[in-house]
Amino acid sequence: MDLKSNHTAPVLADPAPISKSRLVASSLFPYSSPAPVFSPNLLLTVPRKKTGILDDVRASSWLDAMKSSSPRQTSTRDYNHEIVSTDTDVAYRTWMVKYPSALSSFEQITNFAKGKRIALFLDYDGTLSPIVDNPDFAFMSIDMRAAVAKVAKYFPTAIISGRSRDKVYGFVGLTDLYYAGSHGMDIMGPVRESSDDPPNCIRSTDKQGKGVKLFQPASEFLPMIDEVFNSLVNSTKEIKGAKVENNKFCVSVHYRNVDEKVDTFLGIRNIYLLEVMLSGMSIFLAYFINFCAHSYICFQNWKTVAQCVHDVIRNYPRLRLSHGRKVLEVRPVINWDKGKALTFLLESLGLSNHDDVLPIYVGDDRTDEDAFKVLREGNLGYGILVSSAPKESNAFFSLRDPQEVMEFLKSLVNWKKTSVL
Ligand SMILES: O=P(O)(O)OC[C@H]1O[C@H](O[C@H]2O[C@H](CO)[C@@H](O)[C@H](O)[C@H]2O)[C@H](O)[C@@H](O)[C@@H]1O
Repeated sequence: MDLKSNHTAPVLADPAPISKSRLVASSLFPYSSPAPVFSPNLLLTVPRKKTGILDDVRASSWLDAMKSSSPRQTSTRDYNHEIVSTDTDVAYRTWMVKYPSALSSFEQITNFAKGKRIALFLDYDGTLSPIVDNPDFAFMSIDMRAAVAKVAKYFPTAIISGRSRDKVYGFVGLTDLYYAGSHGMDIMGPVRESSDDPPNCIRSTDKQGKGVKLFQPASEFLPMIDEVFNSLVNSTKEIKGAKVENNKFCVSVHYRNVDEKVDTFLGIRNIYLLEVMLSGMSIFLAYFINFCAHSYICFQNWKTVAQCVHDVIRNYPRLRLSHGRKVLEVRPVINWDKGKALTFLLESLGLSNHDDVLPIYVGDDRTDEDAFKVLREGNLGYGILVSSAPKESNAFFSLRDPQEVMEFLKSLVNWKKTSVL
């Protein structure tokens, strides 16, 4: 099959159209609307025209999106881990009126959860592990792993990550959980004999020999993703700090460690110029060397990263681009995201269409918004945004950082233990 062609291919359709009219804050209570039903028989075709790819890297929206893709710190911690108040803390507190802390609203959440079965969905990077410069070192703490293990004993729990499923499993390393990698395009979920399997779903066994369902709606894109990964590795190899990560059904191009832009006439190159001049070379030669250094370093910034990605994916109309935290994500254009993965997992767990189920999704990134939206618009459950900076979200509540996520998970366990007693 020619994966670069525009030929249409069957993929799963949107589980159910969601009525916008339900999007009112008061609809949170009570959760009376039925959950969207996942229908395995729905098929649609991949759009011929790609969406989401910016036509011109020079367009300011491209760089603006890159700049805004990682929240700035609103407060700093001193060496005693005390919060040092800043002006932006005021902005954060104002923002929290709209997105109250899930910790201070814990009683409200658990009051609503009484008599209901909670299902937990957790993002990985920035939610369970702190954001770090090197994506290969984004380990979760021992305490966090213990908290996740405990919470999974009391509530069905799934991790939904942009990483490949194997990689996120490698980080979390817990067996009692369900895992969805590649932004939900690679799901290993439980088997329910009573439900029909959608196309692209195969039955398999997990590492413990337990029967599982493997759902990979973008499986036909594997060769294309590998090809694009290799091209991106090649085209970005000269860019200092750029890193390309293969997440199986999508590719991440990281620019966290790339200079945003280079100040061309100040700083290190002028010192270099001075050294050259002092060493007795002609002024002409010194300027020439400075010009070369400047030209080279100038091409080592975010815009260059954007240009490389653009130049590669322009040849693949069936791929699109999305933005994460200092990362450009290249993914298939199929109608599938973390929100669809959440719906799929609820269905697989036998938890959709039940008034006594309360799904809670905790995540920090733009791709998590798809899941927040499913919960909010379907009037199904709570989205909790992890952010230390104010930003618009479809979540209902907020938590500042992974530390607070851990406190929230522990509180859920304590609440469950005491409510059982
Ligand atoms: O859905 P997630 O589990 O949140 O994964 C989203 C991306 O997370 C990772 O990148 C982010 O975290 C890195 C480690 O802290 C950080 O260096 C990077 O700047 C962040 O964007 C992961 O490496 C990506 O592949 C995921 O798509």
